[in-house]
Amino acid sequence: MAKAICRGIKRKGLIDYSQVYVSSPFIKNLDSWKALGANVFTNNALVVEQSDVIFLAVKPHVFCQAIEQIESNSDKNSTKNKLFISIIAGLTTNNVEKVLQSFEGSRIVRIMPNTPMLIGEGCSVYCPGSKATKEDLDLVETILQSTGMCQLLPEHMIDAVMAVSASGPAFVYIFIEALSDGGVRMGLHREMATKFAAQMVMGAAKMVLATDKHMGTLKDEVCSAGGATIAGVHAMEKGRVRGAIMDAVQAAALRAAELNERSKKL
Ligand SMILES: NC(=O)C1=CN([C@@H]2O[C@H](COP(=O)(O)OP(=O)(O)OC[C@H]3O[C@@H](n4cnc5c(N)ncnc54)[C@H](O)[C@@H]3O)[C@@H](O)[C@H]2O)C=CC1
Ligand SMILES: O=C(O)[C@@H]1CCC=N1
Repeated sequence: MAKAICRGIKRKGLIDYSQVYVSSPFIKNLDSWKALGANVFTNNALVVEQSDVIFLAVKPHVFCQAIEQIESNSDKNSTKNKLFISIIAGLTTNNVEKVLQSFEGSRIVRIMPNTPMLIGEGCSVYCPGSKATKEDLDLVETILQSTGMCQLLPEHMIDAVMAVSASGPAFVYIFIEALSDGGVRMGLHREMATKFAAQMVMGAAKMVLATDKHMGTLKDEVCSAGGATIAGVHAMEKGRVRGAIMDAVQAAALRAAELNERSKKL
């Protein structure tokens, strides 16, 4: 996800990779960053020392451990007055602030990005921590806008948005794969079936965004009386596809809240 954000920003020319500092204890994960021209380290403290804005882009269960490593490897002055942008699913700004309390003057902004940022088609939201300034929010908005659409939201909505826009790509890939499978089942070659399925999903999504029409109306416009599409819609409804998708969104959002609860106990 960190790379998708960075590449998205780079595409718009807001940064050069020489200004980017990345760390991971796993050297192999740094190879691709190095190839891009970023400065790479295995010690998180070195990145914090040399940066004004730090993206927290680790999995929720390693977050505390990563911060402890910074605390024990840096002096107080080098971690002062930094802006931390957390992309960690589930973790509230309050929880992140508690973990970062030894970093004097630190400000937090929580964002929820998604992987299509990589190609400039991102959909992200952000909310401020208790000490974030207007300048911090402006900076975050500039960064996120360079990678697609973005919106400031109250924090209590972030988990639900995450389930739709950040987990959502996985749900949609499954849908595209299933469409492609259906095409192959009916005799299309895989490559062609996938290309048509993906282009169609993009077009349908643009119709939803570009017209003021309700999805039900757009669907009705495709379904001829007694025709082919309504036969397919009937099969989908028998498969309880709507309920399954709603269940998926609910499960993802509830899991995010669970990750926050678990991180409090770490
Ligand atoms: N993948 C996605 O679509 C999205 C992910 N997120 C959030 O982004 C965060 C990262 O997820 P991904 O990028 O998918 O995972 P990832 O596994 O691709 O990246 C995590 C990175 O953390 C590094 N890492 C592991 N331990 C570390 C440590 N102690 N210190 C520094 N770096 C360490 C790993 O080398 C790896 O490169 C998660 O918190 C996730 O909730 C948020 C929105 C969307
Ligand atoms: O699966 C996850 O936990 C992260 C959050 C949203 C997308 N990936």
